[in-house]
Amino acid sequence: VSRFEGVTMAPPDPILGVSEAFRADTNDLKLNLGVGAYRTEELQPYVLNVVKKAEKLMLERGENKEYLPIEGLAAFNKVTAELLFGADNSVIQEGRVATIQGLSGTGSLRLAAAFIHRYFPDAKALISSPTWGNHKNIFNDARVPWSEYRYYDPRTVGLDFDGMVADIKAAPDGSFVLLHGCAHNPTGIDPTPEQWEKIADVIQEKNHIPFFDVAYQGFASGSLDADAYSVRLFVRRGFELLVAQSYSKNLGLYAERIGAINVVCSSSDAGTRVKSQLKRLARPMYSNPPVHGARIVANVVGDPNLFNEWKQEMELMAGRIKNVRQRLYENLSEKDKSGKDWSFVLKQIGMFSYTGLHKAQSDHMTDKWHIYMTKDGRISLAGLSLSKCEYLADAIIDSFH
Ligand SMILES: Cc1ncc(COP(=O)(O)O)c(CN[C@@](C)(CC(=O)O)C(=O)O)c1O
Repeated sequence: VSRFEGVTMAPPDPILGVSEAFRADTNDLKLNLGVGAYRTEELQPYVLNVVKKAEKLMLERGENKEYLPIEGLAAFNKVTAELLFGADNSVIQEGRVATIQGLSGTGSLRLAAAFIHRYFPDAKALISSPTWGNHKNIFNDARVPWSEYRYYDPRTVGLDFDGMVADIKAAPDGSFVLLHGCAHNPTGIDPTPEQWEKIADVIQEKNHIPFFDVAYQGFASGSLDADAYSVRLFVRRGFELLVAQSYSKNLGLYAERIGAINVVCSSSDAGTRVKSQLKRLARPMYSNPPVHGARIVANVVGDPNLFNEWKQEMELMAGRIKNVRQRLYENLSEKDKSGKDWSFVLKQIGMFSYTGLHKAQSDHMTDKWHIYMTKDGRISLAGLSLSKCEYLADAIIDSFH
């Protein structure tokens, strides 16, 4: 008898499964607003010019394919921490950051979760409600128990700040609070600077450990520094904390799987010990990370001209999404006679709009309009063109009837 007979079919992934369904659709009106992947106005994937230039340089240099160290490419680890904290930050100057190149944001989150499970076996993770769906999978598979803190308020289509603070306060001391550094996924709603201060207060009061997920630095507002505001605030306030990074969106390196986990420690000695234990966890997990994406990041950030061009391209991508938000808002406001307030489309930041549409409505959008989105009502504006906004607006309004 087959030994694998008992293996059941896994359900499709709530986000990546939408792309599978989209690919299977043959209708040429189809629109993929599921996975958060940037598309141009022509709805094509976008390889940044600086990436092409960096790869050309790398090819000419004829680099080898030797294993990287477990912790990854040293040049990448240096620039990724400097991008996040600012090169002049005291945590960098004092060598208090343990940085490990990870398999993009997901792999970095997973390595951190393994570290939490091993060194804080009684600690819980606190994740926002809603959050990026894969956060639950990562903590479940790393055997880190989690609970949710209130985040989205459907009544105001805004942040349930009081609920968030209350739930963080009610959690057991020393919990790991998972925070989206910028461009919250899926809601696109970020705390204000004043709210970040109060969130820091309650985390400090409870001896919680901040754990930032920074998957959109520079991509949300177009500014690397502005999008690092929350992380740098907590560092300035003296927290020890973790930060997972991803270059999937801001440098378009989705399939290169390049990111990092950074652990800010109270001393460089602690940082050295933390780094050694992260390496010990990484070795049996994937041994050492892929070199190509790390070299691209190191080359782009390491060359002043390429770095400046990258910043311009990020502003271009963020700007296109802002234009799409504006056009979609206008189309919805003009066409919808129900008096519904669509201003949340403009207020939300990043690549997503959390529309509040129910599962039945998103199913209708797919079945009748061939528009693919996640069942929680999230649409990726990065997959939308100006010319398709009217079509989407018609479909959204139609889904209410
Ligand atoms: C908040 C957040 N963290 C981490 C990641 C991980 O991305 P990476 O592993 O490629 O670095 C994503 C990507 N979320 C996407 C854009 C894609 C996905 O679901 O994997 C999304 O559609 O939500 C994310 O939105």
